[in-house]
Amino acid sequence: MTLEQAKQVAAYRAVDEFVTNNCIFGVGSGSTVVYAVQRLAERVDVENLKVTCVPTSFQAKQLIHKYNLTLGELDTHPNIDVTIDGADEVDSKMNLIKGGGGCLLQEKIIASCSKKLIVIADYTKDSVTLGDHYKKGIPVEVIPMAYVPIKNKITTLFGGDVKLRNAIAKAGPVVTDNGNFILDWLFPNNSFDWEEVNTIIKLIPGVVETGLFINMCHKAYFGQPEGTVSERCAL
Ligand SMILES: O=C(CO)[C@H](O)[C@H](O)COP(=O)(O)O
Repeated sequence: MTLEQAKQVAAYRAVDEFVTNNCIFGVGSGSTVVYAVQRLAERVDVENLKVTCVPTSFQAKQLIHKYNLTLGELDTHPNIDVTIDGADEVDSKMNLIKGGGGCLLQEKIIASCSKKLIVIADYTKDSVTLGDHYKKGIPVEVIPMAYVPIKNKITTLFGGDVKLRNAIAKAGPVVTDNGNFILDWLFPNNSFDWEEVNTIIKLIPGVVETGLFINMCHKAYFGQPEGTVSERCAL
């Protein structure tokens, strides 16, 4: 089974277990979420479900349009029943690193408005401690004019290295859906209290959001190499 198939089985399982008729559904971002939207579209079609989809990014909005799903927004649907989203890493306490795809701000806003945040991922995202597998660091979305002082403050406070994320098909930095930059903090060890770290980084002026999702995730599904799906629930 390929990694893509592992993502798909996790996504299908989550959509089958959590999407119900008349629900308000938060659509996450990334490559695994594509499978969740495909499954949702199948179910809407076959079961004639009524589901309103609130996107977490421009990518998610495009997926909603592509599959002819009903688009909602926080102005009209501020209370979301369930959001299904990917993650870059999930630890044993259900702390998440998100933002590998640069959509962490809207993802966290939508998750904070959701009764349940469900994560879908392949087996490589399943870790005991953050940083065990994901080596690209913790994304931090920042106001562009402040990226250098924020970079310096994070390394002074916690050590490690901070890199401005560069775009691939464009010269210069990644610019988020919100017009901001992304810093990736390569933390020096994995013995941090992540809740405390999240609070301290968020208080630096110019920081918009971090990719640390603490006490937000209700359940995670991991597609396994042999085609099964393992689950982890929040305590
Ligand atoms: O947080 C995210 C984007 O900001 C994604 O959910 C995360 O990067 C996982 O992506 P993928 O499903 O492609 O592995």
